Amino acid sequence: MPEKRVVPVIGSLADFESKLPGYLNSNAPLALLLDYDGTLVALANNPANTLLTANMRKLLHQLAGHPKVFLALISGRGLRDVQSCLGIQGITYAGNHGLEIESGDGTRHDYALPAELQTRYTTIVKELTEKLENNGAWVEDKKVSLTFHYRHVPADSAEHYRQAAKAIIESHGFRANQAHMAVEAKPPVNWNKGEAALLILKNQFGDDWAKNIKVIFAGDDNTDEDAMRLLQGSGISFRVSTDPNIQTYADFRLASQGVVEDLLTWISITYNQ
Ligand SMILES: O=P(O)(O)OC[C@H]1O[C@H](O[C@H]2O[C@H](CO)[C@@H](O)[C@H](O)[C@H]2O)[C@H](O)[C@@H](O)[C@@H]1O
Repeated sequence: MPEKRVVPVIGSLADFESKLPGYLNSNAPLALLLDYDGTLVALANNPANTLLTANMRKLLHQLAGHPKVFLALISGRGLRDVQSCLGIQGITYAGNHGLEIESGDGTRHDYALPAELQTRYTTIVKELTEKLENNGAWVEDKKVSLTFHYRHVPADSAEHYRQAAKAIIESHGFRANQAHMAVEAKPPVNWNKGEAALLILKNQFGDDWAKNIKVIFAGDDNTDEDAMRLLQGSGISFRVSTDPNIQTYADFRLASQGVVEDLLTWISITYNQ
């Protein structure tokens, strides 16, 4: 079983080639799997306010159109939400932590939640809304998973809201995942961003994908660790974090969200030379 540990940090464009010499070359197909919030965009005060910089947008469009690069976004947001945030056609998107996947040709894979879990989910939304949606806290209902946001409650109440939300979610048997100023409720099923990543790779490149392609994954959050864990040994993962002591399943830490732009630049330079 792989274990989380502190990993080497990458802080600049030059670091990629010096720490991963020869990992990428323009002949080998690349699957580039990316998280959205905190990875492609800096965290914002509200999910509606994230901003993809012009250069990031340009790089992503370039890479999405490259014949040797396969691009997929794997997000905790709802599928339609993350598709509209990025707005690139013809690539694969996974929303709700991989519970809903749509490939570039429109093929869908939806994890079928048993009716009983769907009922419990509805109860959690209702209870969180009635008891805790106040003082700036709010529930983002994504239909199969939710995010309880407490970023805007007074600082001295944040811990209370966090604990209370976690207790409600767990009392209904759902998983409460700590996110950035938020608690995410995920159904207790064996499906996550890691399983979604493996399915996407298998569908695109076949069972032997690990022998035939290079894989890069980048993410900044706890739910991204599921992909980092399952991709260990078959690809290279990057955990975005300013915390030098963070323990991760990734191969490298990216020193800040800004370094993701360097990652995409490194890939773009390699595949366009
Ligand atoms: O998997 P991701 O693409 O990283 O999505 C994770 C969650 O991101 C969003 O919430 C977070 O970002 C917001 C905008 O920056 C921020 O305001 C919030 O505090 C963060 O927790 C999104 O709203 C969630 O639904 C996603 O699960």
